[in-house]
Amino acid sequence: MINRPEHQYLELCRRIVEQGTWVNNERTGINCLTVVNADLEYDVGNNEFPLITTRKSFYKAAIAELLGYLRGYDSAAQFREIGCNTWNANANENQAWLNNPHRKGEDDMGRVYGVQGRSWQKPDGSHLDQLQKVIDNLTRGIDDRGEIISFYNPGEFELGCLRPCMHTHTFSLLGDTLHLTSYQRSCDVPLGLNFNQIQCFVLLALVAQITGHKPGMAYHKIVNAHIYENQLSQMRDVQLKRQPYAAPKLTINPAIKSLQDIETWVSRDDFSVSDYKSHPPIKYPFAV
Ligand SMILES: Nc1nc(=O)c2c([nH]1)NC[C@@H]1CN(c3ccc(C(=O)N[C@@H](CCC(=O)O)C(=O)O)cc3)CN21
Ligand SMILES: O=c1ccn([C@H]2C[C@H](O)[C@@H](COP(=O)(O)O)O2)c(=O)[nH]1
Repeated sequence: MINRPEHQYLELCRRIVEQGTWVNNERTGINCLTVVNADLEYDVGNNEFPLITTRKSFYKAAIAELLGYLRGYDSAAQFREIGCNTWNANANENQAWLNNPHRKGEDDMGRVYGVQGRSWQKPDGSHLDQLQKVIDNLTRGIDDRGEIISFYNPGEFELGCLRPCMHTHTFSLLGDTLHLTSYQRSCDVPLGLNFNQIQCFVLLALVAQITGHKPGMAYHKIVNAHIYENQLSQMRDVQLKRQPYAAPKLTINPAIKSLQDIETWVSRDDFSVSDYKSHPPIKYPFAV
């Protein structure tokens, strides 16, 4: 059986291994094998869930991370509480952030992702909730051709521990079908992309569900896609040698009906995956 979404993932991995250019990365001090411009698409309407099977994916952590963004979290402790450990290192181990006078203490991430999405600061000091505006419009059947949530706020980069990687999500309503285009400036293909694919898919499925539309396609546009030098041999000699299994299916609790539900009671356990058969885990090094 063809596993379409994973095929795209493995093609990108192969493209980097075979055609990538070595680029020195100053922030992490680790060289990256790099390509630019990758377009992935996920058929959310047909529930073609892009979960990789060539290594075990910890997809619940990826979904929890998305929930944290939608709630506007700004602390690694909040992410940990909902079952996601991915922000511990960037909040507490990156020397540039530890030295930054804006860091408010242990676990603080600053004005990143969801903070911008839910509480973008306006010149008059008030705040704008980008997500609420998009949800309100889509619920009323309106697509004003600017249903955009952007986490990318260059004027506040120094107030956060990391610039957003998947930085902009644009929703498009065509008839009763909702589509999503997500833009990513920088992608750690072995580690981050496994999470980011799940997040694009779930974001569209969830927003379609709470705004009362059918989900359509999620288009995932990546600029800089890289494999860190210390990840390369595991990708090339282990993961790329494995044959994918059939794609699993995602089920979302149908009781989730509003943004308020997402903000208050929804957890990673409201998402379940059936028929997930995978190869064993691969522990890729993480560059802080
Ligand atoms: N270098 C780097 N790569 C990233 O992908 C990344 C960052 N930094 N910083 C911000 C977020 C954090 N993300 C992360 C962080 C850790 C994992 C990770 O360790 N994943 C493991 C185990 C996950 C688990 O056990 O929950 C994996 O095998 O996927 C994945 C994504 C994605 N982002
Ligand atoms: O959702 C995410 C968040 C981060 N990443 C990766 C991409 C890069 O490897 C690092 C961020 O480093 P920059 O120097 O800020 O580009 O994290 C990801 O793939 N997905």
